[in-house]
Amino acid sequence: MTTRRKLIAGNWKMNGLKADGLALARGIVDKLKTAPAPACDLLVCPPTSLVALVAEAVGGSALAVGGQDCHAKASGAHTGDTAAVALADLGCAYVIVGHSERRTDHAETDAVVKAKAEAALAAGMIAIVCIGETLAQRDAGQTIEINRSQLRGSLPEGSNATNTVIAYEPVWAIGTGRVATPAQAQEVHAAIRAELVQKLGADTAGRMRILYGGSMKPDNAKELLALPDVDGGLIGGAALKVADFWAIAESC
Ligand SMILES: O=C[C@H](O)COP(=O)(O)O
Repeated sequence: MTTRRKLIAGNWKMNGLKADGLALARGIVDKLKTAPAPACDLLVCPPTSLVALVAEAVGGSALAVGGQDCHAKASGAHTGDTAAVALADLGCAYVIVGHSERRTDHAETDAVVKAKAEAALAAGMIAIVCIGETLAQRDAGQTIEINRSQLRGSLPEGSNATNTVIAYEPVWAIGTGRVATPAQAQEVHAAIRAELVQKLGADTAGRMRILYGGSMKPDNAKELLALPDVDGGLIGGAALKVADFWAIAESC
């Protein structure tokens, strides 16, 4: 029997101004105060511009805050970047690293993602390490090998079930409305867990959370979250509406 507590994480991406971020954060906190608690951990990852504001708004509640990226170095001449320790200082408990949009837009390699994840761990945060295949790779029959290889290359040294979460996000499902079928999701999640067994041992692998991301919505969340190796969701579009985010959390 699994002891993994599910995590529902909202990735707001580059969306929202102060009023939007506050309304969203306060809306979720209000739900936590007034509705039965969902059977999962809850996290929101606002854009860096809103992290301080949102962290203050959720303070003292069960809603955790995370960053969407961090630099691998703790400080220095890196204009425009954000140190992991600075996110932690603002109240972040998590940081996403290696999202496919970062891998594509900023040419982030597995080695870069690994270094960022290590910076997150050094700052005392939980790293959410993202991996996932493109449609071309899936069509070429490379799905499992691509995910194994990204995982091997991106997993931080010192990784354990407490400080690391894996997010499987098939690139073709992100923001497209085309969600992985339960069979597709379970196949890859099981392969990821098998790779974690090789790398970290069965006990750690059995306790490490593996999230699914890619067009998870209230109407498909229950089926995906019921899969044996799916331990939560990394939600994009649906995390921008309190009702949708909450409905997904209630599906746990
Ligand atoms: O980080 C979140 C994922 O990229 C999923 O985004 P989406 O739910 O809009 O498809």
